[in-house]
Amino acid sequence: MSETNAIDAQHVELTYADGTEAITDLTLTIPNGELFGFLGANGAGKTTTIKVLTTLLEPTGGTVTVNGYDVENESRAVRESIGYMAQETSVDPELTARENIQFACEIYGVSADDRATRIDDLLDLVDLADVADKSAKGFSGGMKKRLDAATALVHEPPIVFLDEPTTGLDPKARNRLWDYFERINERGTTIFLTTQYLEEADQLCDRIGVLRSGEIVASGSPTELKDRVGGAVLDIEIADPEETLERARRVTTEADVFDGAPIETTEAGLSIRSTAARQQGTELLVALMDAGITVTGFNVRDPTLDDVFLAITDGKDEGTDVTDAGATAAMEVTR
Ligand SMILES: Nc1ncnc2c1ncn2[C@@H]1O[C@H](COP(=O)(O)OP(=O)(O)OP(=O)(O)O)[C@@H](O)[C@H]1O
Repeated sequence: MSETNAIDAQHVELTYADGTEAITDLTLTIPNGELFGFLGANGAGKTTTIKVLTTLLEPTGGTVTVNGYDVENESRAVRESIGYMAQETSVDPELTARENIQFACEIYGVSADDRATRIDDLLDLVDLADVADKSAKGFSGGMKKRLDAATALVHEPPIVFLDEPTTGLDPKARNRLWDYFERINERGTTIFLTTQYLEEADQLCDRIGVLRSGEIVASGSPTELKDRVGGAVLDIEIADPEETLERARRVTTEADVFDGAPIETTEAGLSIRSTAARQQGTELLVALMDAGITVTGFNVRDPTLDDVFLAITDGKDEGTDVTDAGATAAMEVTR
């Protein structure tokens, strides 16, 4: 077993039989105990990556070890040492919560002596103890997801893969799952999570990797990534935007107080991301007012992960420090 890394992937490639290059050059190191978030637009290669890491697909290039085992030559050992919660739940609705976990214990070969305690412990952990003997048929989507996550943990794997675990859940159910993921992470379990909710990654993850076209293009803690997109975001709302927006944009370009930062138009006005947004924002306000444009809203805020994601997936961040070298540097900072 590797002493330091739960996952070590070096220059991984996965080309499907039809020639689709889903992963082109993926290098990723995840230390034990980390809660890692994997983000990417549809088709970026997230599910393909999870399938490689969980031995469901053999990489066509590069090397991967999970818990110190090679995914190609020691696939059985990898499988025995991981938990995997797929996008579709594997809960059997005809069984009770307890029976579902019991069944998972049998599949994973949990010894009969350990089973009863393990099942009670997991039911407690995911707050299903009071419905343990009820059939899963009547469970809400959130309860089924929690039960599914519990079944992925019966053999106490040091790492668990969660593929979009909260998609389709309401905010309350999502929050409960977040609590639960934090709890299992606090027990020392490494978590590899894919999600399409940036807020989820922001709240939960120690570190995030952003995937684009089968390569990691940015990596770091949520704060580092937000800092990296540069400064702050200035949102300006103007009266009568349909009539005035183009002129406001022209005035902003001519005022040139943000060193050529891109100006985005929104429904209500303009949005500018710049390191100078806090200091120079009022200068722009004056320029707009001098031009006879009525400003109805003016707000400087920190970038969100949405801004990060937008910058990266638009390719605007290319050529700065979001290359592999930048990503590695950021990883070192967070350890
Ligand atoms: N079995 C397959 N054969 C050929 N191409 C595939 C196969 N599965 C996925 N792909 C392609 O590989 C690329 C990556 O797909 P993948 O499903 O890994 O992306 P993803 O990031 O998980 O997307 P999503 O968020 O939509 O699930 C896409 O271009 C997809 O069309």
